[in-house]
Amino acid sequence: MTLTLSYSNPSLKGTIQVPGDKSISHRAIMFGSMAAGTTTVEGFLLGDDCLSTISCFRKLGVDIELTGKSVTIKSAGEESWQEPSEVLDTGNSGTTTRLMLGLLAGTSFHSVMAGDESIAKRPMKRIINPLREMGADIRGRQDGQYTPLAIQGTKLQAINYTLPVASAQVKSAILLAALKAEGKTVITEPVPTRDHTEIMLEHFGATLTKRNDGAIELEGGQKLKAAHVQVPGDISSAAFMIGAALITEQSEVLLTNVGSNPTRTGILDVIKQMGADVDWTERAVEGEPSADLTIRSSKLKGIEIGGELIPRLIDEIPLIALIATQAHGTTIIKDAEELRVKETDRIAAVVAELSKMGADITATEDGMVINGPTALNGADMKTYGDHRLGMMAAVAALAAEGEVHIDDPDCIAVSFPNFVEQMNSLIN
Ligand SMILES: O=C(O)C1=C[C@@H](OP(=O)(O)O)[C@@H](O)[C@H](O)C1
Ligand SMILES: C=C(OP(=O)(O)O)C(=O)O
Repeated sequence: MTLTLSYSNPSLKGTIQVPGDKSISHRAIMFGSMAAGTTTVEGFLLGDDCLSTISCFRKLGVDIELTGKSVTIKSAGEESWQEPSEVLDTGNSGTTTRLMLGLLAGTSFHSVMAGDESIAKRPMKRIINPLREMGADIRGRQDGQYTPLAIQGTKLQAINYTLPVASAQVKSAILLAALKAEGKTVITEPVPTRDHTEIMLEHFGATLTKRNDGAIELEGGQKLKAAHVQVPGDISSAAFMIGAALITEQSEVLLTNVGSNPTRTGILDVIKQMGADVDWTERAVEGEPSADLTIRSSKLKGIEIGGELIPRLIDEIPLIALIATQAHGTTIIKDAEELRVKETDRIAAVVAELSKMGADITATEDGMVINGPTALNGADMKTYGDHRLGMMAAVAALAAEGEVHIDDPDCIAVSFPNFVEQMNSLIN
């Protein structure tokens, strides 16, 4: 069903608690399923991707109860997982598919994983290559590049591995496999990526070492202990509210309890550099840090974004491209070729869709170049089934003259159920 949005000089005011962090919510289910005992999770993201993770672990026989945003996971430990009689359906979720490969590779049973059309196009060799080096037996189309994937669990050995791409999903899959492998695994990243897996490993009682050269060492054979996980709001979801406040007139929005792990806060560095009016107050919490953020309408300027910053804001680039259309000067986004293998080719899709609205935006091999400010007009926007494209189009509608039609708004529920309702609730 198409969603039509049309606004006339909207102004956003109020307070929002954005939904729980997607990366941390996935990991809480995985770790709680691995650990013996009862794990409790608060602030869980009820997005479609995280619900896919729950459904996969239920098929492995784990007892998972969901009450509102609270989850209780009762597990007798990984050894109690059962061979699933059905295909494990990972839906639209790259994180579920890739991290579960690391977990399933070291079991004693056979399993099959498959997701939706988008997952079927996303590269899996980056995970399967290191897992095969550890001894994993995984088959799939094109030698394991694409789902469906069949995994025959087996004993694994530790590896010493340098990641060819900056990817927290690859790092995490290896770390999860390494927990069960024989020996000490050493992982080196080309550029630091989100470290939620490392934080949660320690939270569930495992020991790992971060060496001075940045490499991570993990000794195999460690058992996890059940724990309580408090999930902060997702900064990747908050980004769309941040963008909405920035590009509208006379707006002031308070976003409470937003995850502020420094491996994820690249969006804040970017908007500050663009000239955004933003206040940030850290809250005292254990485990993953969080903060309250006040964001006001701002006159923005174009900047250059690349290098080590990219993994710290990779999922925020569609939104950054949109705000750059309203900034004075040129914004250059580079070193972001990973965008081509997300839920859709996010370089091609962002450029095609914002161009329809009148933006001055050009694709490059590894990013895009945007000249601003440009007036945006209404248009028929395609999401390509990609939640971040859907939210980008909805925020763009705030700045557009005329009606914006979004072809598949339901995909937004992958990471931010009720996003449009929440955004509209801020409009006076
Ligand atoms: O580990 C994670 O939870 C994620 C890592 C990132 O992917 P890559 O590891 O492919 O960069 C990110 O884009 C994705 O939304 C979530
Ligand atoms: C890329 C994303 O997620 P995943 O890789 O888990 O599908 C995303 O949420 O933008």
